[in-house]
Parts: sequence; C-alpha cells; structure tokens
Amino acid sequence: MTRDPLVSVENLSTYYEDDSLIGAQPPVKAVDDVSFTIERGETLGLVGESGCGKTTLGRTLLGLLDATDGRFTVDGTDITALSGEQRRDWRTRIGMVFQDPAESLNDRMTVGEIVQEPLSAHDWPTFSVAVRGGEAALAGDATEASATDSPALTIDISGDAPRVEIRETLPLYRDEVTVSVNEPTATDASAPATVTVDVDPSRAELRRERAFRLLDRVGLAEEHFYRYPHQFSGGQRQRVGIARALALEPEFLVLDEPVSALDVSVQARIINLLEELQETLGLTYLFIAHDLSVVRHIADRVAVMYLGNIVEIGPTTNVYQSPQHPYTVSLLSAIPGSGSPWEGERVTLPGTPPSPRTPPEGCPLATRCPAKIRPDDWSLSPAAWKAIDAVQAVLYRRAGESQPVVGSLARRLGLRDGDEFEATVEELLNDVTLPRDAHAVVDDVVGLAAAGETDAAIERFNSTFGSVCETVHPNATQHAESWHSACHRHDDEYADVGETIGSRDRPPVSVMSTDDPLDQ
Ligand SMILES: Nc1ncnc2c1ncn2[C@@H]1O[C@H](COP(=O)(O)OP(=O)(O)OP(=O)(O)O)[C@@H](O)[C@H]1O
Repeated sequence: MTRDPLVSVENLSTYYEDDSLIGAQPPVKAVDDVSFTIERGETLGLVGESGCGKTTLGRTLLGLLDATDGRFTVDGTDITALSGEQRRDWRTRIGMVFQDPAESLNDRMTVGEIVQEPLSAHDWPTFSVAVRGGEAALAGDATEASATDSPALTIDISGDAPRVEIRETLPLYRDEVTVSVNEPTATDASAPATVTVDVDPSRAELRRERAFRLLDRVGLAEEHFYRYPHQFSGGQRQRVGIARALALEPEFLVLDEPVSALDVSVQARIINLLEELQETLGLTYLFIAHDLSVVRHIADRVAVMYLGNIVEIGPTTNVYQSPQHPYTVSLLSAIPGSGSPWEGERVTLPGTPPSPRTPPEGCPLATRCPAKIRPDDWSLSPAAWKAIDAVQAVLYRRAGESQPVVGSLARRLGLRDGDEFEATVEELLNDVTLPRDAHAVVDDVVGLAAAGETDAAIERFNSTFGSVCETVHPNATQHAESWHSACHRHDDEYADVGETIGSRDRPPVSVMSTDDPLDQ
C-alpha cells in the first residue's frame, strides 16, 4: 500500500517551563517524545484521560505552542524550522475546531463577522497573477501579486487582446476581472507593456460571499449570517465553529473534542457533517476525544496517549478489537453499555496518573499498570504485589522524592510523611501473606529506613521487588502495518512472565518486528 503522509511527527516534545524565579519546578512534560504520521485524507483519533497531553499536542501542530524538541512536517515542509512570518502563512493550511462552541465564539460578533474573522486576519483573498508576454501592475482593492508556480490568474497579452484565465478555486467570475494593457509609447519603444488588473467586487464583498457559502456548506442558512451565537443551539454553534475553521480552505483540521459538549443525537449529526466535509473537501483530521465510542465511528486509526506518550497507535478496528497495551485495555473496558468492543472484565487502574513534571523513569504506566512485569524470583498473589507497590510508594514519599504514590493506597490509609515507616509497612502488609524470605527483605528495608538510610532502603527494596517497567522505557513494537504499542510485555524476553490482562482476555497478536514506528 502506498503511503502519503500529510503530517509527519518525529520525536516531538512540548514542555511547559516554570518561569518563576523562586522555587522553580521541573517543566511539565505535557508531550514527551511522540512520533506518528497522519495520511492525507485520514482521520487519526487521539484518545486518553484528561491531562495526558492531547490538547497540547494539537496546539503544537497548529503552531500555537512551540515544540521543545523534535520536529513535524506538513506536506514535506518542516514547520518547526519556519520563521514567524512563514509560520503565519502556513497556518492558513490548518484549522481548529474547539470543544465548547459557546466559549470559543465571541458573543458580541454576528455569525457573519465570526466566519469572516480569519479571512480578514489573513488578508483573504490574496492571489497571484502571472502575465505571459509583459509585466503586471495591480489596481483595485482585491488583488496582490505574488510569484508562484501555480498562479491564480493568468493573463496572456501576446495576442491582440488580453486573454484571462481564472483558476477554478478563485472566488471570481471572468466578467469581474478587467484587464487593460498599456502599450509602450512610440518615444520609448523599449519600455515594457504594462498590464493593469481591476477586480470588482471588492475584497469585503468577496469575504461576505465566502461567508455565505461557508454557512451553506455546514448546513446553516443565509439568515443566520446576521444572528449572534447565543441565539443558536449547541449543534448550530458548532456548525459556525466548523465554518470558521474552514474559512481559509485548510487541508488539515485539528478537532479538539468537537462533540463532547453536545447531546448524543446532535453529536451524530455533527460527526456526519465532518465526515461529509472530509469526503468533499479531501480534508485530513486529528480528532481529539476522551470518549472512545465517538472516536470509533470517525477515526481510521487511533492513537492512545498517556502521560505525554503515545502508548499504542493503529487501525481503529485492530486497536478496538485486540488492544495490545494495558492502558488501551483499561480505556476500552471502561466504555459503558453494549456498544463496548471489550468483552473481558473491567480493568480499573489504581490511583491517578503521576505528575508530568516527574514522570516515571521507565514505562509511563508503571505506577498503575495491572500487567506490570514482576521479578521471576517471587510468586506472590495480586493482593501481595499491590501491598508491595504501596510499601514502595511510601518509601519514595519518605525519601522526599516526587515519585507518585502507587494506587493511592497510602493516601486512603490516611498516612502522612511523618508517620512511622514501620507502623505503616505493618499496616500495608497486614492482610497479605508474604513468603518468609520476602518478609526478611521487607524487615531489612524497614531497618535501613529507621536508621535514616533511605536511599539504601530503596535500593534494597527495588533490587528485590523492582520491575523492568519501572526503570527501562519500552520501545514501540510493531504488531501489523501501522500498528504499534510500547510495552515490555511484547519483548520476547518477557513473553513467559506471569499472567497478563492481554493473554487472559484476548487472543495474543503475533509480533512482526520491532521496527521503529516511523518506518510505517
Ligand atoms: N499553560 C500550562 N502551563 C503548565 N502546565 C500546563 C499548561 N497547560 C496544560 N498544562 C498541563 O499539561 C498537561 C497536559 O495538558 P493538556 O491540556 O494538553 O491535556 P489534555 O489531555 O488535553 O487534557 P483535557 O482533556 O483535560 O483537555 C496537564 O498536566 C496540564 O495540567
């Protein structure tokens, strides 16, 4: 299959720096080293819990935020390398639809003004004129010249009368363009001929006309042009938002939760509209959503994001029918009702995601993963491992590290930093049975911590109970064409360790190779 990516993202990171002079914290790693492509005409769904970095990624691709590292290209142009002015021009090729149309539309402006706003901001229409056989001079309100390989207006003055060709996409008819040619005078026969192009209607009229056409395109009527956003329903307001996003004829739209604020019946109509527009205008979409059932209907492929990382990406059918990453499994298993493609048990992740300022060193999901790889030496019950994780979390907290509290168990137990570590550990292990040698290690750890040797205690604990998931960042593994996920469980080395949620509930997918995801 030939691939034709419109958007290509390579190792992109976007961090929010803490600018305060006093007590500056590490940056928020909102997007952390992500790579993917979006094919021309494709819809890539981007899903994940609130705060995982979806909006930051979308806004970086729009050029509203600067990437901290990495790069992305659109149609072969490296956008991260463009200067401010160049980037402004490029931004006309990308549009954005926001989640809450009530907030994103200025209620003091009429719908007509809202839709025309991007047109005025970018001096639309600006089109190029090519003259064959002479030089061009511009007149009137609506034209500007620019050199280009595909001119919008071509004037041929080599014959007796000028011949004008207007490119199909231009908002003009032939009789709206007047061309006059001033021949060189007899006294200065060497001077070039001058071509004057007059355009009527004016720019303002052209913009109005375009706004009417855009409203019609999104299913609104001419009369809506004069109304204000508050006079519309949620669905109609989102149609206005879409018309505005389409104003400059973008090729790529970032749709940030475009239907989340709408009723289910209205959601379906807006999704249908977006699909129809994609078909007729050949648009490419990044569709951001936390609702996986919505994404399933519109996306060709889906990318699953967690803590600034893309943990799984692949064709929607594959990912929904046979999720490979434990985080994808947990998201799918949470879809309510009979519409859920997940047939296994609900997989609930303990606790909350760690702070994106101090993400785990290894796998981003390591602190909450229900399929964490455990050391071969121990055969403990899930409850015992949960207790061990909680002891580790309290140990980190005691060490004053900003490591997140696993499973928030310690919080639920009402434990505070100053609590006696020994009593805490006793309480955490109260209901579980540990083998004698495992208990001996815990006793050692408690002893070291009590002696103030917290680092040694952590070292002793991790060398005994630690997981590769906590220390080594997993690489992406390819499962099929354009389908990857990043989990140590995919490595041959760990194929036989313990039971996984994947092998328990789903047929495993054969792993093809461990190619770099960019070689899709
Ligand atoms: N301006 C900012 N300054 C510092 N941190 C920020 C800023 N904006 C977002 N963040 C943080 O960056 C992380 C990613 O946020 P982002 O809004 O991109 O996530 P999201 O997945 O889109 O969430 P939501 O679905 O709630 O919009 C979060 O931890 C958030 O708190």
